[in-house]
Amino acid sequence: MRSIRTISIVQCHAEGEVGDVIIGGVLDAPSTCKTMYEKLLHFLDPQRDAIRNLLLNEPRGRSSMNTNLVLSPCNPEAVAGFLIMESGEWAPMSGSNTICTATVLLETGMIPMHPGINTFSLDTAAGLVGVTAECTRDKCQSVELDNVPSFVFALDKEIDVPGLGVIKVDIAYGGMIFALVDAASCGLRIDNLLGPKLIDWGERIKKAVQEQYTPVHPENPGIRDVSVLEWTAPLEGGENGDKTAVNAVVVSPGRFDRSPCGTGSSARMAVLHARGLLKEGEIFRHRSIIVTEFVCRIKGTSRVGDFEAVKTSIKGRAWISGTKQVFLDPEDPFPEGFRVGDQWNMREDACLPSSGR
Ligand SMILES: O=C(O)[C@H]1NCC[C@@H]1O
Repeated sequence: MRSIRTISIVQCHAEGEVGDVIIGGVLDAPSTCKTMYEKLLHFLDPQRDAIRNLLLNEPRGRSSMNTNLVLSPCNPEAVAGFLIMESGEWAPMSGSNTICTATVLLETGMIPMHPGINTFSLDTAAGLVGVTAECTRDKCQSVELDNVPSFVFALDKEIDVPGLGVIKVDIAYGGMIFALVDAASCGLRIDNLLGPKLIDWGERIKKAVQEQYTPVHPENPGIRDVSVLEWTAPLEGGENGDKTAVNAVVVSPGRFDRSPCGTGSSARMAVLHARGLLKEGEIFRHRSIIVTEFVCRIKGTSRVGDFEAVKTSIKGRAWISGTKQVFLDPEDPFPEGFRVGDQWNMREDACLPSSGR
């Protein structure tokens, strides 16, 4: 066996969405990086971005997975930092990946875990994220994260989508920038049977939004452009007065998030709050295409630049599913892997954020 790279990984999923965690084999960014966003830019360099391709492309990866890179934090309040590799980008923040990373850090002993409530903060490229983990002696039962402030860029924005006509979308930030579209407004419903159409239309709408509207985060202009599309369904009343909704998030290059999507849940709560449909403190149960659930809440309000923002929490569960060591034979003809049209939407490049993040 020969290898010019050895990367140690703990495999994990949060409510169905894979969020593997690298625990060894990748050097931290240089200390000249003063924020996690600067570390993200360091890894975006084409030479270092090869690692994202190596891990997420076939034959080592697949279209529906993410990998997290644990690094030292830049903010001294955090116990660890991490960066999120998705197939389409280095995401500034991700709910399912935070839940996976927190669970792996606790269950592997990288962060001490004691029975009961464990609280700490993690540093991300989008900012500091608070974690409240409920643990037994040997298992992290759930992770509630306090997400970065979320806000609405635009409600009911009319987007002309070639072949589909004018479609109304909401644009909101929840750690990533989303275009949210009511599935019924396009004559669709959130249903696995409609998977190919939801993916195809979702990517086409996302591309049209990218061409017609450029949202820019007021505090970090590097975070710009819609990179994720969220099909929404109306709110329903649940037991105990809780509010529930199903969603299907289309992640580039064109596949469903298997979890209810944490950043998408925060973006949806920002929209619901702006429309007067969700109040501070109300429980919002957000369900995925595979009917897993995040329990979400608006915990307060704040401001981001000129935008009114909501502080949201997302609670979900993650399970470690294995460990692996990834190798790269020096003669492997695919050091950055490959993508094939049966599993990957090959129009992917059209749907990446223009910043190339
Ligand atoms: O939970 C989330 O925020 C996400 N899951 C995969 C894609 C998004 O980053």
